Amino acid sequence: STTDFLNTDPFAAARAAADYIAEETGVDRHDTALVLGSGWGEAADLVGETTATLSAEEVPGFHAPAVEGHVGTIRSVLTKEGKRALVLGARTHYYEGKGVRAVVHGIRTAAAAGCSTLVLTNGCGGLNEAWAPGTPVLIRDHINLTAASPLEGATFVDLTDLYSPRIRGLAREVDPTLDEGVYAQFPGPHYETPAEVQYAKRIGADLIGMSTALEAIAGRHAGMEVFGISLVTNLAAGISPQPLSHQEVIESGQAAGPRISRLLADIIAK
Ligand SMILES: Nc1nc2[nH]c(I)nc2c(=O)[nH]1
Repeated sequence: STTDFLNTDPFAAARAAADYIAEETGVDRHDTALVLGSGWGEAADLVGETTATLSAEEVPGFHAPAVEGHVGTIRSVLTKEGKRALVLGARTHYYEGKGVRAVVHGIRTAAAAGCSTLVLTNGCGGLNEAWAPGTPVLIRDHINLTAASPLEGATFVDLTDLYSPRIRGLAREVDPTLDEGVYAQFPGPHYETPAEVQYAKRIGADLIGMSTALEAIAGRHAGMEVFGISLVTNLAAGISPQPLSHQEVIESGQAAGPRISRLLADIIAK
């Protein structure tokens, strides 16, 4: 099974997946890995021309996506500048209970495929009322509240400047109005109680979600330069006095689509 395959040696599994991707896409080296979270689905088309699309479950070690409606694909995209982006549209979330190796298999695969840059995007809850749903926020740092690590054994990895100050600077050149924030990853799949949101606020979080931190750690361990950007799709529980309508959340995310996809494409083109 996929889990057994990963349980042999996750790095050998990543090598096998990267070899499969090179074979099937005809691209033997990719430069930039792009992980698309909720709300970021259209970004790939603006990043460049898709030259190959694989379904996730055909690639060794990948699972079909658990989130209904999310088509699990892995795409090779050629940018105008001739960069090769590997677009991972098949995230395995920690809350699926498939283990941390499954959560970061795509990250390790991208590194094995040659990527030197990892771009992580996500949809999240906002703790700052100034950030209306649909606001993109650069990730400055993270707080890993999963009590887990994607790394095993004596792999002591430094996480200083984990979210590349260089790429954050490029992002601000593209859009100087971009704010930055600290992203806290909760295990999920339930959302936070208002009390947990206040706890997250007190410990310094500005954004809360259920992804990204574990992937960023694996990206640093694999030697990639990591960049993260969140799309605030809702105000976290208890932050706004009146409960948000799910419809508003969906609409704001969709309305933000074109702008944030353009932003991401311009950052990757740098
Ligand atoms: N933990 C957590 N994850 C999220 N994902 C999205 I979209 N919104 C939220 C949120 O409010 N909390």
